Amino acid sequence: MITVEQALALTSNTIQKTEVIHTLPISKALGYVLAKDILSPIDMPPFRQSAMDGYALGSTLEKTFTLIGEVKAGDDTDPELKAGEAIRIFTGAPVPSGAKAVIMQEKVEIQNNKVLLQEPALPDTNIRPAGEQIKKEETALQQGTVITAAGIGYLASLGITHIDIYKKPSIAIIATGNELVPPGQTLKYGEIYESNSIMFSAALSKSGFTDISYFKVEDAYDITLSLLENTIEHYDVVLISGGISVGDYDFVGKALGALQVEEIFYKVKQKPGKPLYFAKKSGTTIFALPGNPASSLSCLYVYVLPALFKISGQTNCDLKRSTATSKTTYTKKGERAEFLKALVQKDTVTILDGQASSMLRSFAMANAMVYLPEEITEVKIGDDIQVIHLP
Ligand SMILES: Nc1nc2c(c(=O)[nH]1)N[C@H]1C(S)=C(S)[C@@H](COP(=O)(O)OP(=O)(O)OC[C@H]3O[C@@H](n4cnc5c(N)ncnc54)[C@H](O)[C@@H]3O)O[C@H]1N2
Ligand code: MOO
Repeated sequence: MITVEQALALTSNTIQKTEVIHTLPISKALGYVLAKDILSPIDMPPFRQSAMDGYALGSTLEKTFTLIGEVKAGDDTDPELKAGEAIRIFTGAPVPSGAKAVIMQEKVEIQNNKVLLQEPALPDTNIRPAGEQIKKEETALQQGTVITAAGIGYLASLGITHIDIYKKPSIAIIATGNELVPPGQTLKYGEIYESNSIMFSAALSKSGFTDISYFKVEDAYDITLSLLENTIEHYDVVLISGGISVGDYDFVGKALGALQVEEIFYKVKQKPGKPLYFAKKSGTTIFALPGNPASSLSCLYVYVLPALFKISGQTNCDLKRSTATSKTTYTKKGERAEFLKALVQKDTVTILDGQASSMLRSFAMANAMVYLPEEITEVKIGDDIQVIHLP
């Protein structure tokens, strides 16, 4: 069995970013990764711009100026302004070419037609030079940048409407198990509600992956085989929940073997999520996640999400990790590394009760997972421990 660190390294080394590039309107580009550098088509600001409501001054030596006119935002005039003259101006308005400074209106007194300063203005005060933020043809954003709300606003401010981004993967989620019925139906003896696929979907869509198709398969070899063959052919990523352990009705591993996928690893020395399986076939990435709900979700966060980020062109793919001081004690029962459902508050962390891999109750209250490597067997109150923040 390999360690968590080996499994993470194997995942990261195996996964390549997609080569498929799409052009999207910026309004649809949130969370995508830029596939090419973007050059600014304009100077920004495009003209000398006033940063304040006040007065543009024709010179900076005097304290008294004669008011000769007005320029407001959007005006396309460039009135002549001589030494000793001032023009009323507003934030965002083009500063007349002859202006040497803009003085805030709070700093002047107006008497009749005169603008009176307490002291002379410093040159260039409150004038944003053309191209101060970025000049035409300079790199506005680099390939590899994740598009944020600010990024969209910035691109719009440069007049850019469409960008080239890396395609996000299409994902097939397959829930396996005879016992699974959709929530809303009445349970018969032996049945449980199918909860992994809706949970995967929520976790994936929160991180921006929404091209998802859902499949449900009974514990039967032939239909598992044909569904896997079909989804591996048609999707970039196949996520299978359950059926990957060693029971007589766990057919996922056998079917994947028959399909001659390239197995990268099976079984990780971790709790929960020991029977995690990772493989590739042609361009498709395959994860078989242990069916126990908390095992599944833990593996989804730790292995699948970073893999999806990498496929989508991101370079910083890891979930945020930090150290926090434990408010609780915990004793490991076995030797595996553990991922524990936890609540981080400021720089402290509480390990929650109910860590069994069959339980989601603690996960539903968690905002983080504590990571205890193999060598840490016990946590005491006040210990600094590693936490992985849930996205
Ligand atoms: N003899 C051994 N038995 C087991 C081992 C082992 O090493 N030797 N490992 C255990 C561990 S650890 C895990 S984790 C599970 C993983 O088993 P599978 O991946 O084959 O998952 P299933 O058996 O199909 O399901 C496990 C459990 O989870 C429930 N489940 C499954 N799918 C869903 C779903 N979509 N929604 C809600 N709940 C689901 C299922 O009913 C089972 O209770 O194997 C152990 N056994
Ligand atoms: O390793 Mo399993 O995921 O604990 O229940």
